[in-house]
Amino acid sequence: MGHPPRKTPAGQGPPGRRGGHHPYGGRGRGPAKPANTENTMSTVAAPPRPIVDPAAVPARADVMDVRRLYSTSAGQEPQTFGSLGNTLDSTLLQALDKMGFEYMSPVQQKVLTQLPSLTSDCLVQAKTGTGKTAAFLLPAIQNLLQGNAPPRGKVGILVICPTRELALQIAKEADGITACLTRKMECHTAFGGTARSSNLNKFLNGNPTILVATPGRLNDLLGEETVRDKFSHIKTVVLDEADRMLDQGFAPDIHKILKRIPSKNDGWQGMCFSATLPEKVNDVVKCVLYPGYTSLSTIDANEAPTIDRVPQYSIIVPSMTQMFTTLQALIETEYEQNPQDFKAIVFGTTANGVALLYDLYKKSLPQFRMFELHSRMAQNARTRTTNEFKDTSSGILFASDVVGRGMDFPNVGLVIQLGLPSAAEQYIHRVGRTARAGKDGRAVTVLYSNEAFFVHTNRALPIKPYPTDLSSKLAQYQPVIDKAFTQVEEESKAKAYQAFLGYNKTFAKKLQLSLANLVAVANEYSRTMGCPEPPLIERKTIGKMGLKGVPGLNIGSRRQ
Ligand SMILES: Nc1ncnc2c1ncn2[C@@H]1O[C@H](COP(=O)(O)OP(=O)(O)OP(=O)(O)O)[C@@H](O)[C@H]1O
Repeated sequence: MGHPPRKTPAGQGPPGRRGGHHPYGGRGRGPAKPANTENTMSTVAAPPRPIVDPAAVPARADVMDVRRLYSTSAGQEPQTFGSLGNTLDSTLLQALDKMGFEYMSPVQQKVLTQLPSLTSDCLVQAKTGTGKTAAFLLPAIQNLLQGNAPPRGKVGILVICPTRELALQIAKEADGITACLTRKMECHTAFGGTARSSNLNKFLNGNPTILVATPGRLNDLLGEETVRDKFSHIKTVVLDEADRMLDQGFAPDIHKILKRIPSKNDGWQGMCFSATLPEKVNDVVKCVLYPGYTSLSTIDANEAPTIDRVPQYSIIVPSMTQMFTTLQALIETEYEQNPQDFKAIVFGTTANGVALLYDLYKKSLPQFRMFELHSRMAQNARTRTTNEFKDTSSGILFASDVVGRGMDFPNVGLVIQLGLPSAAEQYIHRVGRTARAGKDGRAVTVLYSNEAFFVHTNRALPIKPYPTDLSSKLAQYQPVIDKAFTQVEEESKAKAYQAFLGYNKTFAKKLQLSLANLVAVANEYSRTMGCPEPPLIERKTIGKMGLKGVPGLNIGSRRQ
């Protein structure tokens, strides 16, 4: 860690080549169409680039260096995008060069050189932060450029992903990749939390060729015939974070979406990408992939699914009363070890729990720039914070899983998880917010003793005990935490308490806690927050949580 400020990517890209005569200005076969300068998304600015021989430039920690993703000892050699002159349009190569993408990452190389054709159905697994976004965008866009473009205003590529933040990020990368086409290719987004009517109008009145959407809003918009009509010439459907898109939470929406767009028999390409593809995904991918689809993976069967360069540690806290002081001590310790450009993400288990952590630590760690990001925030605040944390060189983001998958915050050197990850996949994706695109990073998970089973039951994860003993520091931080809690609103504590109960109730069996003991632990948590008695919970909420009749709860209304 301790990266100096981001510098310009080193090296020169592939030699520029001339574009041709397809609708978007590349060299495909479609008829040329008038230039359209309208584009709803911002384009990625091209950084100034030094004219130097890339081979002469040693790998620097501050430069996105995907060459570090290759195991040269295993005979894997990085290739430049420039070597793909026969596969990718010159305008795409030009744009990649501007983006600072010189060498293909392993997953990009696999997809672009090993797929039977760029339009083949595929299931692709590669570690977090290794460039999967470009790996699915490039073949899909290239296909449109080589004579398969839909008519103007019709969607050719549909990317479905789990969160709004990720949708914006993917759209931005699509804009970067298409930036050098002589005729702009519009990329639109559709996600909840924004006004439906303006989203709909923008989509209907624009000429979207690419749409990046979250399932709920997309399904909602597809209820309109005029929207469905836009999909009549769909060429590619991508499920990013495919295992998440096909899990119980999202699958119903995905199935409805698939019923509302042209049938798979119409011949569109299906692409499923993720860093985690548990076995059970194979049963469900057939809704977007034909049998005989190509499976590609850059992860060896016996290899840990996380980035090798990330040392992973756990701290098991014997009592709930020590959780907050331990986190304080951990952040201070990590900062002392890597003070330069200290940029970290702390994941909590629930949105209200994360809000509490933010409220607390902004008081107890005033020396850091603090950020919060979770689903209880308004969409514009979420988007603003996402952009600010992408841009900042240092600071601490307290986050829930809205940014657990896919999000690319440059130069995060440390990921902390506080509390039980809901599954190994969730753990892996959160750890993947660090050490992206060849950078270094560290990951520490802080668990309460009943949560320690997570480490023992996930032996494939290389988690070791944290090397520094923090227990001697806790007494010193207790008064700091106690004082900070006096400045945190009671409502924030009450919401965090209720969320804690709700989340841990789901895992009560695994935690080996009876419901009475679960409430006792939650009450200990509330005492640690300085609550004189457990926060009130409404009777009907207790019923909904399945905690009716459990001793230790304080029943009543918090509303005055
Ligand atoms: N060939 C490349 N050269 C340089 N940088 C790259 C290259 N490909 C991708 N990147 C950069 O690497 C970072 C990670 O890429 P991306 O977000 O696509 O990873 P991912 O594999 O989709 O991660 P996750 O599994 O977390 O979704 C981004 O900042 C991206 O711009």
